[in-house]
Amino acid sequence: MLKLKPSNLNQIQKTLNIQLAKYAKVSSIDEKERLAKPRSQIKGVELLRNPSLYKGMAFTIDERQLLGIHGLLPPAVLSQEVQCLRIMENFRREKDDLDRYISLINLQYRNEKLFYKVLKDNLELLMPIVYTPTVGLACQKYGIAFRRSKGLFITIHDKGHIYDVLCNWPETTVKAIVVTDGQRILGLGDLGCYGMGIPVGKLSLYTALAGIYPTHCLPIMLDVGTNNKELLDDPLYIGLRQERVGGKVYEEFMDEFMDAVVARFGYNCLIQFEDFASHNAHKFLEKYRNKYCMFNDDIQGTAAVALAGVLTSLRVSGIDLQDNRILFVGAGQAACGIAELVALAISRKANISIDEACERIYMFDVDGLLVENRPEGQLDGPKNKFVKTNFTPTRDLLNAVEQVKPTVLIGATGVGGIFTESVLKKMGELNHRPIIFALSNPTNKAECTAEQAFRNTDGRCLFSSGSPFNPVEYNGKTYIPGQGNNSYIFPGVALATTVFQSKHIDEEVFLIAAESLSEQVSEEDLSTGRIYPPMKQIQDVSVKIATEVSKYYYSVGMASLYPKPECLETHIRNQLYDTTYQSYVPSTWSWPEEHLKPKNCDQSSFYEND
Ligand SMILES: O=C([O-])CC(=O)C(=O)O
Ligand SMILES: [Mg+2]
Repeated sequence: MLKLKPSNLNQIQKTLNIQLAKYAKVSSIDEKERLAKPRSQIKGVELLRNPSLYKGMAFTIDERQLLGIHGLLPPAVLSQEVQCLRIMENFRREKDDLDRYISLINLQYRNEKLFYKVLKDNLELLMPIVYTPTVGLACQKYGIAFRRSKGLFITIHDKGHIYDVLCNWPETTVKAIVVTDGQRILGLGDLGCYGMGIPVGKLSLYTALAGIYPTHCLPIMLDVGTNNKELLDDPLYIGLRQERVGGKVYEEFMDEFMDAVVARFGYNCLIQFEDFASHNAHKFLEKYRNKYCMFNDDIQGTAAVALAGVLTSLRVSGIDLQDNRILFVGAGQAACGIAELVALAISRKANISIDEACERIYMFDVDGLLVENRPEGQLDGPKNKFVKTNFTPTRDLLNAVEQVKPTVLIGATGVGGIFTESVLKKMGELNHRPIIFALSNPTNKAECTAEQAFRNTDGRCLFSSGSPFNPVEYNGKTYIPGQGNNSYIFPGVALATTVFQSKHIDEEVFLIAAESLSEQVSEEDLSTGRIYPPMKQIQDVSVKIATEVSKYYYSVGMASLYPKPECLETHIRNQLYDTTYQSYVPSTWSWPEEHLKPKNCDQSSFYEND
């Protein structure tokens, strides 16, 4: 067994600190010091329980001895590559997607670097498990899937003390929060505290797709109760057993939460709102967007990914953006968010007013086509910009399609199958290259499947969906459906915002992100029917989006990182989380003995002379 020379201990401890600081690979000196000290003191069993430091059987024998874990692991030392093989082998043996989700989440709790390496190396296979659609199933079954707490749970009963709860989070540097109150989880409705799977899943993508450090990310569930009766009766339910608190108390709670985040983590801490009910999502976005560093992913992230899909599809259909008629089915947060961003893009491109741009956009909601003279209350909120005259009121989607003659049909309803065969065929009759997006999640809430879209339009449509669909074979050709999911957008926006410390995120950011995403679709991608870059390129896509967004941040004075790095893209790439294990053994460990002693000096005589 190797023995530590006491005389070298200080030197080793110092070197270890430096090594760990490098391993943390963060930019500011304070940050390095902060991370290095406590982490270098973590040893023994505590180290084995720390997911951001744990390496499992990849700890070398030197590390095991130095860190007091020798004997606590089987004797063999495995490489990270072999560990990845084992994880994937086990993954394939799991019997269903929920079990696959649980096994990956367990790995995340145990060994973060290995989790992110496996995820990054197998994105196409694993994204649908840790994220949409399986994360939806996991949220529904969260009581069963729950193993260990991850993130913070703040309840309405913590009102008045939210700052104190935030102080219980062990990391002081938090750069990004994803928060939900669980009221509209994907298209699945109110899942209360079970909705925690969403912030956890979104933040996993912050790291896997945009290289943001896991320790800088904090998932938060704001538990204000649930109106889901089934959950209230579920013995495994993990949240408060009470009805949702709304009104003034809820709003005060939200205001306190926003201020407490700033007080605890600073103005630069990004807060991503996720899966709030539509009315609250809009309300909080309007209320907080100019005051805090925040955005709403369901409104703005989804808008940017859909706009990117439209811009790319128009390269194929050949119709200028302003010459399209765009019909939205659904008038909730996603539909209104997309419609508003598309209107902004039209007004910029065609040099017309936003009102004129809105004339090209139509909406069909639960009460039918948005036309004047609908009963009071049916035209309230952001959708009222899109109300039309000169159309016959109808609650029949086919009839609405016949009247509007859309070139683009976008579904964000949460109503699976609403794009019926006749609706899809009509789109095929009206257009040479119909653009059809079925954005609702998870898969069974999609307005139509990829197969239905391609078959009913003779393979001519440009299709995308929020949840992934497999390639479709039709008439001897393979069509690759695009996944118009906000995961193409939010990681890159978050990366730029956290690296360059913007205090706000405005609408322009999402326009830039959409354009950048669309530009990254190659002609070769288009020839296979793709309107988004392949999933396996998504990390690079995020970095490119972040680069474009950061140029904007500097151009309008929103960035706080000065001096401005010479090359923004290089600076971003230098910040990214590295999933390979780093050695915990200081490099002095392998120094030849003679390098540790003064040259030509007999130590015994040295002491005698002293
Ligand atoms: O989570 C997703 O896949 C997309 C999204 O934000 C939603 O559907 O709410
Ligand atoms: Mg969402």
